[in-house]
Amino acid sequence: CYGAIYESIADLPGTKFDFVIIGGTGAVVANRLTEEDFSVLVLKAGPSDRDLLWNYSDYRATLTQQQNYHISERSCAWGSTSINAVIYIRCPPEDYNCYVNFTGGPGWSWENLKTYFFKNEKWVPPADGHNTIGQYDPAIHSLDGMNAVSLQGYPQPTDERVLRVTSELSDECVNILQYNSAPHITPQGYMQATINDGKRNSAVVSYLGPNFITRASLHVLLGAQVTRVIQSDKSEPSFDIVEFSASSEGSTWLFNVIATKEIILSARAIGTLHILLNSGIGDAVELSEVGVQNKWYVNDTDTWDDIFRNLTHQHDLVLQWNETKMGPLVDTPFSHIAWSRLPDDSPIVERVNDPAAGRNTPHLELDVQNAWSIPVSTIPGTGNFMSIATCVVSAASRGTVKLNSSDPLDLPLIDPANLASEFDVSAMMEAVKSTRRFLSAPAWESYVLDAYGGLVNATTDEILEEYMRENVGTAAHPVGTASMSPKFTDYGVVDPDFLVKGVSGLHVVDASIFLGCPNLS
Ligand SMILES: Cc1cc2nc3c(=O)[nH]c(=O)nc-3n(C[C@H](O)[C@H](O)[C@H](O)COP(=O)(O)OP(=O)(O)OC[C@H]3O[C@@H](n4cnc5c(N)ncnc54)[C@H](O)[C@@H]3O)c2cc1C
Repeated sequence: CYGAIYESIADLPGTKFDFVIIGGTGAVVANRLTEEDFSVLVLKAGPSDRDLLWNYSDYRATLTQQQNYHISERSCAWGSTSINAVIYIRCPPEDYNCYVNFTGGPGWSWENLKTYFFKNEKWVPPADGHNTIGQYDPAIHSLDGMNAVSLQGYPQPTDERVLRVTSELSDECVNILQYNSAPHITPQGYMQATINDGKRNSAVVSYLGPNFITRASLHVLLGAQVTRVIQSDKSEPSFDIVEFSASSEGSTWLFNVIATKEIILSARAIGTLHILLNSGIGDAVELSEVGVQNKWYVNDTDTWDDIFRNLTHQHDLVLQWNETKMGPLVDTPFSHIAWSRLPDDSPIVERVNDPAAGRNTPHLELDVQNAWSIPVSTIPGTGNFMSIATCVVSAASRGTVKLNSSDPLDLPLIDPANLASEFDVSAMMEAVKSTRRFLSAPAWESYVLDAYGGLVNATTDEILEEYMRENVGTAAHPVGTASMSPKFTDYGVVDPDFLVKGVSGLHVVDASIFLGCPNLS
């Protein structure tokens, strides 16, 4: 019995709740509040995630307008833990410590947050039960939190080669056990993922699981897309009504519910800002990680490409997964992850402000996949591939999110401003070059064949930049649209305790609140 999850507005047991939470990842807060017996309604735009491999019908804001910067207009997915690649990464301590220094909120320090990492995390064995000694450090993980974290449950043929590179190119690659510990620089290790027993552990699955959803005070309405928050008394800056659209009797209608204590926004960097703007609150910038998927042909048929191409094979694997929770679908094709920084003496670091929070915070991330890249773009009809996603994780470019029209159901206009800054261009160039050095190690001899597409001809910096602009994407991690700032200041959107400034009754608890350090403007 999954208790109070409603698919129809008609089943909702009333219109007044102590707290109304907007967005599925507010599940964490919903769980904690109903421990205290407050009544809580979670409005979730998508359907239930339970027992799904990928919840692709979860709400996605897909309208992306990339202005200037010589990058063509394209669209992409922007959320959520129900559709993401389940990779589990803590930020480097310097990022959190920067939040303390900037906002004056002591709760954000790495030392303080460690308690919450442990409270959140429940380390579980991988799906195939293989021996994980030497693949992670148990001392920095917790066994009794809420959200499952695990290692790969279906090893990839590239694993052994990736590890060999760490000894063959020891100056460039270090294999460390303490991936997800502090500090956080130049480590590389086995991918850790939010997977339990071969299944995705989204925030909803962990925090609104069968043990919690039966709480009498907890209610979840699926298919409810929030449009605005409203003041019942226009003379007070206090928000207490949530307007949302939902289907009833074959048509879509707007409905209202009332939060007698608080409204909590958890609709992510795009959704949260969209709702705030539709409600007449603020304007803000967005900052985002930026990525390029680089692909190579490989001399091996044991890659995921056939899974992507062959529907019959896909069907068989889904059957295997449904029946046994084993096989390749217990994982994504990502196997290893690595971080690095541009050298201190690189011309760009000397010329511009370093956008990273400190010298132990990476600029670059490399993700190894035994396949054509995911999220899957159109895969060629033949060939087997290995991909390395190169990401600038300390991006200097700042984009925008704006209302497209006065219709709150219209998707917003998003301009991620990928590669708009000189720093991001140099950093991405270094990232792509580092993949070439990585693949020049003897471990890849006779395995990696040619590069795919424009990467083959990118022999000069000029052509490489063209290739990057043709292939760059957002890497799907937008943050900072409702960023934190110190209490009692007139800039920023929320204070370090998540309260929206200048109004009452409204908190934001999602990735919107993060900020770029040390470029804090
Ligand atoms: C394809 C992809 C792969 C990714 N891979 C990874 C990864 O491997 N590891 C990682 O750490 N991160 C990954 N990310 C990023 C990660 O998923 C996000 O950073 C994270 O989910 C943000 O959390 P959040 O709480 O801000 O919002 P979300 O997790 O996006 O939750 C927001 C919720 O609000 C709902 N919502 C939005 N608008 C409305 C509305 N108007 N009304 C009602 N509900 C609404 C959404 O349906 C969603 O349930 C990936 C993202 C994508 C798109």
